[in-house]
Amino acid sequence: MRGRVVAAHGRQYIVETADGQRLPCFPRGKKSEVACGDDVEITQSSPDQGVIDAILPRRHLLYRSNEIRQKLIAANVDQLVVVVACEPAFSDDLVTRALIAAESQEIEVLIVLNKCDLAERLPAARRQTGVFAGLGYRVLELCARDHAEDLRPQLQGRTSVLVGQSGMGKSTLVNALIPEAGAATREISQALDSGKHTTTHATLYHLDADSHLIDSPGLQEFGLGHLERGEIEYAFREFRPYLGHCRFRDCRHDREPDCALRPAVDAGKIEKTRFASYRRLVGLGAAT
Ligand SMILES: Nc1nc2c(ncn2[C@@H]2O[C@H](COP(=O)(O)OP(=O)(O)OP(=O)(O)O)[C@@H](O)[C@H]2O)c(=O)[nH]1
Ligand SMILES: [Zn+2]
Repeated sequence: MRGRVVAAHGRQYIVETADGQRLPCFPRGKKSEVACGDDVEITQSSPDQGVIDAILPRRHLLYRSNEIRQKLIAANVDQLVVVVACEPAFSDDLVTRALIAAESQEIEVLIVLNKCDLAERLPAARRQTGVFAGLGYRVLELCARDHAEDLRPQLQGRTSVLVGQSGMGKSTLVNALIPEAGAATREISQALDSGKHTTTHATLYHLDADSHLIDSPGLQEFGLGHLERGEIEYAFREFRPYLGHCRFRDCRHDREPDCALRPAVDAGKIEKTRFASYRRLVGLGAAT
């Protein structure tokens, strides 16, 4: 039987089959590499349990990693929606990391600036999102509390994954767009027998027949240990015109002579905050 993973919680999954039936499933074997959004082949082992035999080929896989392990965020997504807000302050570095992960998988990006009703906080937040808008990323300003619907057209016809630091208003958005989300989450918690009501699992919701939204757990870190330096460089889209023009082919853009990138940073063509993120990601210290 084939199905799609609509909830992932540790090594437990809920698989939805073509007829809409939902079945708690475990992966075969010890190492679980299944992600929310995966299309899978399953065998029903009992009336209320199944086994995931295989993962069907993925279009995209969004993941993060630290030194120790990888965390799959979602599979088969077309779009990453990064939720930030006017308050509390958000981390540019975390946004950049999410964008790098998306770029490396050629997943489209939408940045949502939430809580735009907080007028006095808006200019500062806009300065932050302006850097990303200047790089060509789409930025949608909204107020999730009163106008969450503004996001819906952007989700049409795609599978999107929603990420954001805690407190940015991700739950407010999801609950407004999918009124049954709360009930669905409780049902999933029960089915997975996790007992407690946590947001640690990723959940896929259907907006309509071909629009889906994956809500993933809050992000406090976004490690990119799985990417090579070359991939990271390339994922900084504003670096691309300069890559390949340094004197040394393996230039790290640190203090090498005749680096093509450093002058662009000094001339303000590359934002200092972005270059600082690059340095952190590739393990160089603070810029000198
Ligand atoms: N002023 C204002 N507050 C909002 C808006 N959207 C959400 N909030 C508030 O921001 C706070 C955080 O919202 P949540 O939706 O719980 O945030 P979250 O990103 O899901 O946070 P976690 O549950 O910690 O992951 C709540 O107090 C919301 O009421 C908005 O558009 N404007
Ligand atoms: Zn260089």
